[in-house]
Parts: sequence; structure tokens; C-alpha cells
Amino acid sequence: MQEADDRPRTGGREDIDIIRPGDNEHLTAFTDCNVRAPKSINFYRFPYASFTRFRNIAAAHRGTIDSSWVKMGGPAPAVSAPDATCTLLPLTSFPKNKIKVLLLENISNTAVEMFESERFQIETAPGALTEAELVEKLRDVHVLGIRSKMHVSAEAMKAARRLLAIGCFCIGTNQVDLEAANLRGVPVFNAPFSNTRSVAELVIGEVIALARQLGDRSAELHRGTWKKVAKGCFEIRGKTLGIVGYGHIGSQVGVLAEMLGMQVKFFDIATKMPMGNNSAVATLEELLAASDFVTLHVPLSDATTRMIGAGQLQHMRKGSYLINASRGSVVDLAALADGLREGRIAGAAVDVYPTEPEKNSNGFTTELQGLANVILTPHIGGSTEEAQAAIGREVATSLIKYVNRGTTTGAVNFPQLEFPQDSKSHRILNVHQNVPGVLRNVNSIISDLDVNIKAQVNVTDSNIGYLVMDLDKAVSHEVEAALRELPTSIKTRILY
Ligand SMILES: NC(=O)c1ccc[n+]([C@@H]2O[C@H](COP(=O)([O-])OP(=O)(O)OC[C@H]3O[C@@H](n4cnc5c(N)ncnc54)[C@H](O)[C@@H]3O)[C@@H](O)[C@H]2O)c1
Ligand SMILES: O=C(O)CC[C@@H](O)C(=O)O
Repeated sequence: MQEADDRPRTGGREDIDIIRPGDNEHLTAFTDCNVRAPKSINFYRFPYASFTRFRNIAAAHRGTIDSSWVKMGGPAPAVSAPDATCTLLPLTSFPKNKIKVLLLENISNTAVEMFESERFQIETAPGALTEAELVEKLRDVHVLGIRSKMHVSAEAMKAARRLLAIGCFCIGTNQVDLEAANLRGVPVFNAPFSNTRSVAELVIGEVIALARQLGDRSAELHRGTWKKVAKGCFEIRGKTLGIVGYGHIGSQVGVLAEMLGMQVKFFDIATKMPMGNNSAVATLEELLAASDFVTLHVPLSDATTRMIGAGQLQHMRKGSYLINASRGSVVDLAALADGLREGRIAGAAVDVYPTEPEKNSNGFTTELQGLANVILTPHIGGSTEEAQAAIGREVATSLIKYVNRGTTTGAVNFPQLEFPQDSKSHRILNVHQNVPGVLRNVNSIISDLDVNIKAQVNVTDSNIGYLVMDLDKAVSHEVEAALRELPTSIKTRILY
């Protein structure tokens, strides 16, 4: 939502002309701010002027009064001490302080501060919610922010009548029913590479830790057992690292591993440019058979669910290691536990699990607990201060740009659109079913109303179309109302 040119103008220490004191009230108000960017009005109350009246004036200016400033009753204060200060918001099509943002799972303060500076209402919670709790919360939420735990189902979205957008403050978006969101006109944003380096560094650390059995040695000493051994411990120099999924994280791991003297091979379903001396292999089986360490960096999909099971573990070299920091369901953990017990797999580092606790305080069990040379971490691949701050900034920026301007660049389930808006026009955003005849109907509304369109862009995917129109302020509300009525319309908004 953005400032309109025709918002109430106030000048430096000038009376505000909409204030008309009643017969028995003497109320003056003026602002200390300049004409182009008014920020606040100070109210000076004389006998009989009521707080309600202040509030009404503030509301007329799309402002909010900080009530702690209000001193009711008593003698008129000196002019230098205002009774109340009304903070002005820019006049928008939907007041920003009515936009409700729900942020779950300990989302970084960087994001919270960005939403605060937009004056959105923010509610935060440290963990994920149950589906029933989410449904209840989503009733009046406009923007939902989650990380990897909160599952957002089609059912939960049904109740979310006001939901404009979802932000996944992470890379993975498998926790959201993306198609249901698309069909409801709700774009989903993520941070595709803000935690890439953090995951890659964790994986490199784990390669060394597994090769030297660091987890076990450390645990033994914590228990008071001194066990100085070289058997079964190796340098990683010259060993082969096999990377499954050579995207952002996989390729970064490949670069770092090569710097440490490893040979790097990768398998990806897409053709990828190898970094440095990394080389592609044609099949997963070939990769598994050629690697001393196998690390998984695929997204969760039908094809990757249980992509490493008993059969694939049989293809791995005897005494090799497996690292999974992708998604829990990519590996059959029972089969991995068997492989580890039998000694075919010499060690594993696992960061992600098919089922993970919703909150930090909840208990956790896995079939891998108690096995030798197994490093278990609680889904911390992206959990560094650097990554969380960068993710907070990136996803909050996308959400704010969508709320304020309708920009969908970076949305993972939505037609992509971004173009600047001329401040003299209003912008209408219309998400509609992608069926024949929609644009004909839109254009007939426009020609009936004799509207001057300044810009019109329609982008589509297989389900929906996203139409953005900048047009004359004088007719924008009529056009918006007519578009809303079209049976093909899913969501229609107006911005100014
Ligand atoms: N542990 C953590 O904290 C953590 C942090 C970030 C990301 N992740 C997970 O890591 C995954 C990968 O992240 P990324 O940024 O590298 O994603 P990416 O999209 O950049 O790369 C994924 C790669 O996997 C490939 N791929 C997809 N399906 C495949 C298949 N069946 N076989 C082989 N290759 C396949 C893709 O072509 C792509 O190159 C994310 O989807 C997320 O689930 C985990
Ligand atoms: O921090 C998280 O919750 C998720 C991290 C990771 O799995 C991701 O998808 O980015």
C-alpha cells in the first residue's frame, strides 16, 4: 500500500483545516512536520475537547494516538506540552496498521523490525502450531511467516479468508500446499540461498568429524573415557565426495570440498555446470558406488522421498559415510540404522528427520540414537545468526513488496510480476482463474467505463492469471468493484 498524492496535507505548524471545533470546544492541532512527509500531529486540548474528538481526527488522518500521552481533565496545558500526539500513516487503500502478520517458529528479529517499520500488526510465536491452532489464528491474518516445521495445508488455507501471502523463512517450501495456495491466489515466498553457506559449512565439518569419529571421541571423554585410537580414522584429502542434488547447496559443498583436496562427483536430474574440477555422473547408483562420502542436497518431492533406502545403501562402498541435511524423508532411517549396525556404513550425520518436534522443548526419538559414529543434529543446517538475519531480510522484503505493490518476483508458486507504479495512478491487482475470456471481460469493463489505462500486465501459469493494472484514480474503485464481481476472479485488491 502506498502513499496517495491526495492524502491530507499538513504544513509546518499550521492548523489542520479539517478540525472544526464545536460550539463549546476549542481545539487546535498542528503538525511539526513538513508538507511532503507529515509524520505526526500534536494536539493541544483546551477545556471541553474530548479524547474521542482527538481520536476521530487522528482516524481521519489515518493516524493512531498514543493514549499514554493523553492527559484527561485538569487545566489546559501550556502550548509547548501537547495533550496527545497522533502518528500519521500515509493514506492508503487499506491502512497499514490493520495488516496482521503472524510469525511462527522464531523468525529473525530482522524481519520483525521490517514489518514494524511498515506499521503492520505483528504476532510472534516461538514454535509451530497444531493445525487446529493455525486454522483459528489464520482467520484474520493477512501475512503468515513460517520456517520448516509449520505445515500449511489446503484445509488450513480454506479458513484464511484474508490471507494475502505466505513467507517461508527458509529454503524448503514442501511444508506448504503450494498448489492450494496458488488456487487461492496466495503467493508463497522463500529465501532460496540465504542459508546455503551455513548448510555447506556444516556438511564440510561433518565430513571431517565422521572421518575422525569426533562425535564418539568427544562423547567418551565427556563420560570420562580416554580412548586414543587411529584405527578407522582417516584424512579426507584424496577421498571422493558424492553429492546428490547439485543446486545451490550441493555445488557450494563441492567447491569447499575440492579446496580441502577431495575429489568431487555429483548426480543431478538437471544438467549442471560443474564447479572447478567437480564432475557429473550419469546415475545415482554410479555416484553411490564411486563415493567415500555421500551427501544429499535434493528438495523433498515424490522422486526424492526415500531415494536412499536399503537398495541404495547396498550400492554404497563398504565403510563409506552418509550425510543428510536435506529433508528427513529422503532417507529410510531404519535401513540406514541396519547398514550402520552391520558396519557397511561407517558413519552418518543426520540433520533432518521424517518427523520433527514442533518445539524445542519437545522430546525426540530416532532409530539412529545410540549407534556408533552417528552425528545427530536438530535441523540446524541453516541455523546461524548470519543466515537467519539474511533470510529475515530477504523474505520480509518480498512480503512487503507484495503487500505494498503486488510484486511477485521470487514467489515459488505464482506468476512472476514486478513493475514500478506511477504515483498518479491507482493499482488494481486481480488474481483470476486462467480460463478463456477473462481478458475480454476485463477489457469490456474498461471500455464501458471509458477508463484510461496507464499500464496493464497479465501473467499466467496453468491454473491462474495475475493481472495488474495502473489506472486513473477517478475510476479505480468502480473498476475494482466490477472486477471483483467477475465469476473468474479469485482475489482483487486496490493499492494507492
Ligand atoms: N538442513 C537444513 O537446515 C537445510 C537448509 C537449507 C536447505 N535444506 C534442504 O536442502 C534442499 C536443497 O537446497 P538447495 O538450496 O541446494 O536447493 P536447489 O533447488 O538449489 O538444489 C536442489 C537440486 O536438487 C536437484 N534434484 C531435484 N530432484 C532430484 C532428484 N530426484 N535427483 C537428483 N537431483 C535432484 C535439482 O535439480 C537441484 O539442482 C532444500 O530443498 C531443503 O529441503 C536444508
Ligand atoms: O530453519 C529452518 O527451519 C529450515 C532450514 C532449512 O531446512 C531450509 O529449508 O531452509
